[in-house]
Amino acid sequence: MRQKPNGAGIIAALDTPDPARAEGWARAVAPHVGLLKVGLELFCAAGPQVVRRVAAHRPVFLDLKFHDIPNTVAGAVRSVCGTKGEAGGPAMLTLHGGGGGAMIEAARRAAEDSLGEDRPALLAVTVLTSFTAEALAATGVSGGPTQQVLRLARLALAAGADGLVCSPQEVSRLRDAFGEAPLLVVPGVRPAGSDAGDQARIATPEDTAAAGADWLVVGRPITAAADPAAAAAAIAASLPRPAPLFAGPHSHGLPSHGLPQQ
Ligand SMILES: O=C(O)c1cc(=O)[nH]c(=O)n1[C@@H]1O[C@H](COP(=O)(O)O)[C@@H](O)[C@H]1O
Repeated sequence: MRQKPNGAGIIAALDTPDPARAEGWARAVAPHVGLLKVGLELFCAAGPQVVRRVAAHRPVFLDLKFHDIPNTVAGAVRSVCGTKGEAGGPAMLTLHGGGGGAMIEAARRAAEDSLGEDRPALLAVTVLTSFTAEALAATGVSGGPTQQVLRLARLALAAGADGLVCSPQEVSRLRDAFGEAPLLVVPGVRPAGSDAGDQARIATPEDTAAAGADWLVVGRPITAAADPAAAAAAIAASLPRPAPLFAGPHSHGLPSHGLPQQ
């Protein structure tokens, strides 16, 4: 059991094109989760101002999975950091590890130049949780998801990423290889008996937390429930040691970016 000493917390993924619906979910689940995730569906429909609306309830994980040439990604990171001016910018954002070391280094420099210690944490997405070994091999990557996750993790952390997005099935291997410091943010979480949907590499909240995840990203098991607040509360209650929800600086040895403290 690799459970983090201060526990694991939940990030609720607000996947809807409707900002009013997203805000309703945000208000309902805020007492039970550490962060709220704004992803491509909500951001593309509602624009950057939705980040501020959601951040009124909990710090935001902005998941746009940047993957482009270093100059373009650096510009996108500067644009995201610009939205933080009046408070309410994201606490964490995602880049694709497959974008390579130069892209991640450029993103890190852009974030530091824009906001210094108040920059968001940068998370490198490794192998998407929807990938099976066969689907990954079809893209030309042999050796299976775990090997590719470890390879991208090494590259991303060396280039300045603060953490990784991986599936529950790689968490303990990443902890063995890289220790306690990298922030591990983990989607593909499914309470026992719930529908996997398009997720391939999954585990229960209990097992994901016990493996050493910092944050469990949970979307449909909360948002498709008849009572999203009750669903979020039940998942939080199932964790071996829930993280405190206090939103404070300097967690995980990272700069002061408003991450809820673990
Ligand atoms: O970066 C992510 O958050 C992410 C990476 C990944 O590999 N898999 C993955 O599912 N996600 C996100 O995590 C959320 C999972 O949602 P559910 O499958 O509904 O719980 C979605 O918003 C995805 O965009």
